[in-house]
Amino acid sequence: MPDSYTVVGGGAIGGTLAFHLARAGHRVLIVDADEDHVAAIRTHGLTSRGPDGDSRVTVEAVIPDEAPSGLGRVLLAVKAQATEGVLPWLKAHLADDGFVVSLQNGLNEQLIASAVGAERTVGAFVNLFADVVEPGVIRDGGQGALVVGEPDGRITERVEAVVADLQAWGPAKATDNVEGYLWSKLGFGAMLTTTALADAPMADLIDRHRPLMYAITAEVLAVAVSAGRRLEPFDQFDPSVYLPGAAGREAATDRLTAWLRTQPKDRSGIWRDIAVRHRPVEVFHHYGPVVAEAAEREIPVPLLTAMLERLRAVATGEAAMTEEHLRELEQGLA
Ligand SMILES: NC(=O)C1=CN([C@@H]2O[C@H](COP(=O)(O)OP(=O)(O)OC[C@H]3O[C@@H](n4cnc5c(N)ncnc54)[C@H](OP(=O)(O)O)[C@@H]3O)[C@@H](O)[C@H]2O)C=CC1
Ligand SMILES: CC(C)(CO)C(=O)C(=O)O
Repeated sequence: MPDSYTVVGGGAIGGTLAFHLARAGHRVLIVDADEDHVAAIRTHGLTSRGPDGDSRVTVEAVIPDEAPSGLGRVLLAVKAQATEGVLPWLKAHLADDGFVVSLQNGLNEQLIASAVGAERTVGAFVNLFADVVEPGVIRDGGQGALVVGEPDGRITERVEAVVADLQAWGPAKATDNVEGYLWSKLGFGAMLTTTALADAPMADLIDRHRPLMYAITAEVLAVAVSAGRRLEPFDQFDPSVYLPGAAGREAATDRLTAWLRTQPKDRSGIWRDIAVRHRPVEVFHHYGPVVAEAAEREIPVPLLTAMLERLRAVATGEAAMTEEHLRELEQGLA
């Protein structure tokens, strides 16, 4: 009998995974705060829009107030700024032997564990390029890295079971180092976040501002390795070459931007939240813990801090979205 899943946050990532799990025969319940999205899924099914057209599956969908309790396997895919708000709901609805898999950017696992317990918290790293394009419709992000692991590194039966089920989507795998993936994504994500200061494709901006991208990524990764974390490569991002003083960045960045150009979306989710969806961006929740750890360890992160300040101004409309930000940040390079 296929396992049942509850997907909390059935947007780009949650919706993509819900679609594939449901299509493979799993019973899937989507719990989403967006009433229009829930209504569209109930009426028309959940639609995945790919290069070959639309495919639909029937999936149950409810808003949080309508959800049953006693939930077993929960895939959590809300934006990082919504994690804290969803925790009381999760605590009230999760079964004693249930667990939550965080399919989010940033470092959410500790926060989740503080509410539901470490024994009911599983980590994951996801690097797909999906989008909600209209209520009930997810633009398929194609293949990318998707890795699941216990925060303490054990490869448990539940991790193996979730990975096996997520292979209905694509090449999901288990890891003993989910933290290493999440910190690598914070390094790569620092480049992507910087590109959200301007309205141009991520790959073009990375190519045009390589020294800035290298410097910001190196700041983040310096914090990661200072605590002895083992960084993991994924897709075409090799964190080892972006560490301070490392060699090989140019060739690695050629590969990275070439790969980015193959992706279905050319701008980041952060750019989209600001420019298209006009809603808060989650990056301050991603990099708050990085900046705090940098301060604790006395590791300078001036470019990361300056970039985030500019992004806050762009996100609130106090500053324009323009490539000028990247040029001005470059003036701060040694
Ligand atoms: N999109 C992508 O390609 C990638 C995303 N990620 C990460 O995946 C995570 C999810 O992002 P993404 O799928 O893009 O986000 P989306 O905004 O597309 O989907 C999140 C959904 O969660 C809903 N939501 C918010 N609060 C709650 C709540 N309390 N209970 C239930 N549902 C809620 C949102 O509704 P509402 O809009 O009303 O708030 C929204 O429909 C993020 O951490 C992101 O960084 C990682 C890699 C790639
Ligand atoms: C760019 C992308 C899809 C990479 O995973 C991402 O994380 C985002 O949209 O915020």
